[in-house]
Amino acid sequence: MADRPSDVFRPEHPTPRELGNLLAEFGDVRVVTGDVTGQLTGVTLASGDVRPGDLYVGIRGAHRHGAEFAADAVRAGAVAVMTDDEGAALAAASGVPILAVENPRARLGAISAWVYGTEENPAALYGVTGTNGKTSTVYLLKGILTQLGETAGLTSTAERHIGDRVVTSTLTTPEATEMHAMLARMREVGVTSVAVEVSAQALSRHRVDGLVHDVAGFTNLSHDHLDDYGDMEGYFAAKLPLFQPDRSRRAVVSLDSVWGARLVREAGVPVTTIASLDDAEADADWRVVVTDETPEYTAFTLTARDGRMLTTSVPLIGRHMAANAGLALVMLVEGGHPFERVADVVADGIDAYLPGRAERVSGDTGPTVYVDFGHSADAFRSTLEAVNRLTAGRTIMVMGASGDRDTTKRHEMGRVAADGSDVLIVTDHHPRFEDPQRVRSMLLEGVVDAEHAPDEVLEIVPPEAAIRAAIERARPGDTILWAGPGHLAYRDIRGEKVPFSARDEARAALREAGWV
Ligand SMILES: CC(=O)N[C@H]1[C@@H](OP(=O)(O)OP(=O)(O)OC[C@H]2O[C@@H](n3ccc(=O)[nH]c3=O)[C@H](O)[C@@H]2O)O[C@H](CO)[C@@H](O)[C@@H]1O[C@H](C)C(=O)N[C@@H](C)C(=O)N[C@H](CCC(=O)O)C(=O)O
Ligand SMILES: Nc1ncnc2c1ncn2[C@@H]1O[C@H](COP(=O)(O)OP(=O)(O)OP(=O)(O)O)[C@@H](O)[C@H]1O
Repeated sequence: MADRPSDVFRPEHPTPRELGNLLAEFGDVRVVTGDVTGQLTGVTLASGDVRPGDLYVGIRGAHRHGAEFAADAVRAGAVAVMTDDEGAALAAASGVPILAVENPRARLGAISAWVYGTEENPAALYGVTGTNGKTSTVYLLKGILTQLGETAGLTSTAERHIGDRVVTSTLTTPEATEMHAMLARMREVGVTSVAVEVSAQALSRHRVDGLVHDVAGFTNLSHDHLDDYGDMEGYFAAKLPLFQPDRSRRAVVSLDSVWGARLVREAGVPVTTIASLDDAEADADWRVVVTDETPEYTAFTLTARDGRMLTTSVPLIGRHMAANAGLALVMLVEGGHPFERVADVVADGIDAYLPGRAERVSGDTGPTVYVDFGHSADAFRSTLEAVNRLTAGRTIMVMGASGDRDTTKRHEMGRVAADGSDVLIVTDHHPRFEDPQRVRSMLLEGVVDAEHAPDEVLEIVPPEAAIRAAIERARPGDTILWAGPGHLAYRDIRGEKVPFSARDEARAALREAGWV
């Protein structure tokens, strides 16, 4: 698979902006060279994404300086380049006006909002952050918004949606240039509300600058991304800015992880709380209580402190998915949707399809097989709890971990996987540039430290063989949980995105075993 940027949404009828007005609007932007007279119709920081009329912004990245690609950008139609002093020298020969600003990335949100005019008539924005459950919650938000009769947009790790149009995502949260272009396109087609997945990296890297969410939601915080943030304090500090007045108006915070209570204390906007775990529930404004669990759905009640109550279900397994749905529902109520109306439209269940989140890929006969995106100990724990409650036979887990990502979480992932499964198959996921044997060894060290020893622990590569070994061992009544690959259509092997779909692979293996 080519490593090219996925499609991005752009407005089809942008209102041109005078380049000269950009200088009037942003006093810290200086002209380095050129006659600042043209008109802008877009802005991007990726040379491969340039459209005629764009401002190309060259930023220093981890590997290259974007200004190195200024000539490519101009060939593709960029009418001006904005960069820093280092970039101005690199872009000097590009032949278009060159503007400089001290930290272009930090100005991208405001400049993109100005270019695309996204502050005018904005859609309602519902931003969701946390370690696990962001993608699920934005899909559930979009589902409920659609049931409420709205034209909803969505941006997530998996996909970006404008109504029925869908593109595949590369980043969880797009760069600010792409984000504002997408919002402008959404406005053109009449989108009224947008569910936005906000990663910690997006907050740290200015990707959601220029957005003020009507409601911000927090799912939970647990060990992940410590390669980026050092420790949990640093990780929490990266999430906190979403809950300040320049980024949101109000918030709904889940108390299911201990960091929720801390967030309530440190948020700078009014907060409503929700909980789905017994020990967290006492202090919450809203409670989620699971009333029925099947392999097809989880039914639950959502009850407010003042007695308002609704009953609904999600077409997904687990208390954690009911928690995500509860969060989505309360965010919509906080966003101004009358509770009675929300309760009414979801009375027969929430209508949403979540690609690769505990997605059932098996048919009516044979073992049940779920493909999941869980890649942290907490995600494993939540999904395994659900699977074990629903499984009469054995729980067979297939799992791996990402190479070149937070190595410190692997031990706990291995431990939790062993504690929750009867058969555990450790395989490869995205090795990236790391030795996959080393990744598996670190997971297996955790397996050894588990309180519960699975009947069988196997190390099987490649993943195509691992899922077949799981299916070979499974009988009707057993459940196979393949955690990690989720919706993805590739594996990252030494920088190359090799086509691979766990969902297709699992279906093929079930067919070969005669189960479908
Ligand atoms: C570590 C990190 O965040 N890297 C991001 C960064 O890449 P980089 O710094 O290596 O960029 P670079 O290759 O040095 O290039 C510098 C600049 O030149 C531009 N360029 C480069 C080459 C070229 O031919 N033309 C061109 O214009 C690039 O667009 C960039 O603006 O800028 C790129 C362009 O926007 C991003 O794609 C890339 O995200 C990578 C893929 C990434 O993995 N990011 C992760 C850490 C991330 O952000 N993850 C979170 C979610 C995590 C989660 O929830 O689990 C996310 O929000 O996705
Ligand atoms: N509320 C939750 N609590 C714990 N685990 C959860 C919760 N919601 C989802 N999960 C688990 O986390 C996995 C990832 O879910 P989801 O994609 O919704 O989270 P995310 O926050 O978007 O993750 P990422 O940042 O990696 O995109 C799921 O497949 C499931 O295993």
